[in-house]
Amino acid sequence: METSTDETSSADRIHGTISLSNDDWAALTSLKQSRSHYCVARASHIPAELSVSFEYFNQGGANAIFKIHSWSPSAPTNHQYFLFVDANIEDLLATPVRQPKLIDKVLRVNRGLEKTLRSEEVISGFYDHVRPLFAPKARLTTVVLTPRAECTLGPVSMPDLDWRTYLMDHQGVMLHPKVMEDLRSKCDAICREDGTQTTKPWGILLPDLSPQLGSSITVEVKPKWLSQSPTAPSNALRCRTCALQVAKPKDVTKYVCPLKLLGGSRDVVYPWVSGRVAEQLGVDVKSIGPQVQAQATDIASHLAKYISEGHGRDLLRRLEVLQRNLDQQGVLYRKRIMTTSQETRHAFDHNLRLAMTLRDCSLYLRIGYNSSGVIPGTIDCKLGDLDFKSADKIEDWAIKERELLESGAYTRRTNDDPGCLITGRLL
Ligand SMILES: O=P(O)(O)O[C@@H]1[C@@H](OP(=O)(O)O)[C@H](OP(=O)(O)O)[C@H](O)[C@H](OP(=O)(O)O)[C@H]1OP(=O)(O)O
Ligand SMILES: Nc1ncnc2c1ncn2[C@@H]1O[C@H](COP(=O)(O)OP(=O)(O)OP(=O)(O)O)[C@@H](O)[C@H]1O
Repeated sequence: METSTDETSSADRIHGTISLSNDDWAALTSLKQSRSHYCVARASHIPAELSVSFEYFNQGGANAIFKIHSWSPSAPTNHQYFLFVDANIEDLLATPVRQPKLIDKVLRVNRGLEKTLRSEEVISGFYDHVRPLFAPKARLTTVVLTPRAECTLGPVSMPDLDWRTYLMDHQGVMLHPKVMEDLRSKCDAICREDGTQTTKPWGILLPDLSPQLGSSITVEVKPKWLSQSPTAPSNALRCRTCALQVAKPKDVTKYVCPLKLLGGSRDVVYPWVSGRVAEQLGVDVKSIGPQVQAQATDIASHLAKYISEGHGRDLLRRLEVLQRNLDQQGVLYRKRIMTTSQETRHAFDHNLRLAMTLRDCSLYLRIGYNSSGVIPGTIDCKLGDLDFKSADKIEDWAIKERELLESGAYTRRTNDDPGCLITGRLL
């Protein structure tokens, strides 16, 4: 096949490849990876079967998510179609990506808000700093206190287990202005560019863990703080996440204490999981017929088992060990290490940012079902939203921890207790 893309082409055409301009190649090298994807508008002479369209799916505080659909002859004629190109930077070869490789992925695009990371920063942070933590025998350089309360660096080795397959692969994709125009027209939350941008925008292709109506559901778990804050008072009635929930309650009906998720038995985890399953099935479990009721119970019970006894538990435990080792003193200790070596100060900040990243990620659990209940062996489990936190947030974290301590959020009794595992043990 011989093709070229609108507005990106130079005169040269190579058999089976797409010709990109020198500008495009220069921009594609900015990701510092040997291969990247480029998404462009489909030129009329490119076979329609290679093209895809986007559908808005969801958004968070920083990003918007789009589903990718394959070309269909029956789609409305006003549908905009796009082409993904696989750009091999070393050989300067660009080839169209076939649809099947795309339709099980979502496109995540930064909304362009202040203090949030661009997609290319998320990708490099993920591959350079976050993913290596999940490799077998990963070695951390942690900040530890000597018996004389001095700070020093000490190595910690993780167990010989490889958890990298449980992380979402992050495939960088450079987005042509026409693609951005299409995405913005589908999601107002993406900011308009102010014309000062000198770089091309990037997005990230991630595995699509969204549920399929009638055949699978997806439960999202935010692990948050899986062990107590190092600066929590010794008489704390609750964990760091529950303390914040007392201070600033969010989504009371959906809240669960992270320590319960980590260490709770299937019965402890079940009520929370069951609530999420009912939400997903779009039913009030009490008012539905026995068949759907049995289906919902079966799904919730499988997921609760996976979280409390299966790989879900092991993955949460790995996260807990990482969070605890990467942040042994707590953010408030930072002002006390100002006189230590630059290496120690750097390690302290770097590890704290990693610990906070691992506290704010999301575990996606998707499970397949049919009319008889769960289809065995169909749980997909992936950790996502592993965006390496910026150093700009360190001061905010210190302010938050001080507020929790000063407001008594860890220690005061309240009628709106979020159900912390620690409170339960103390009663
Ligand atoms: O402060 P927290 O623990 O409430 O966590 C924030 C999250 O709140 P939630 O998980 O809903 O409680 C918050 O999530 P939402 O936007 O509320 O969904 C963000 O993830 C925020 O991180 P960032 O500012 O986007 O880097 C998170 O801020 P960081 O503390 O991780 O910087
Ligand atoms: N790979 C995925 N598969 C399925 N759904 C996804 C995927 N990534 C994101 N989503 C959905 O989109 C929502 C928002 O995505 P995401 O958490 O990446 O946004 P964010 O802006 O980083 O969120 P935050 O507010 O935590 O910063 C998620 O809660 C989830 O429902």
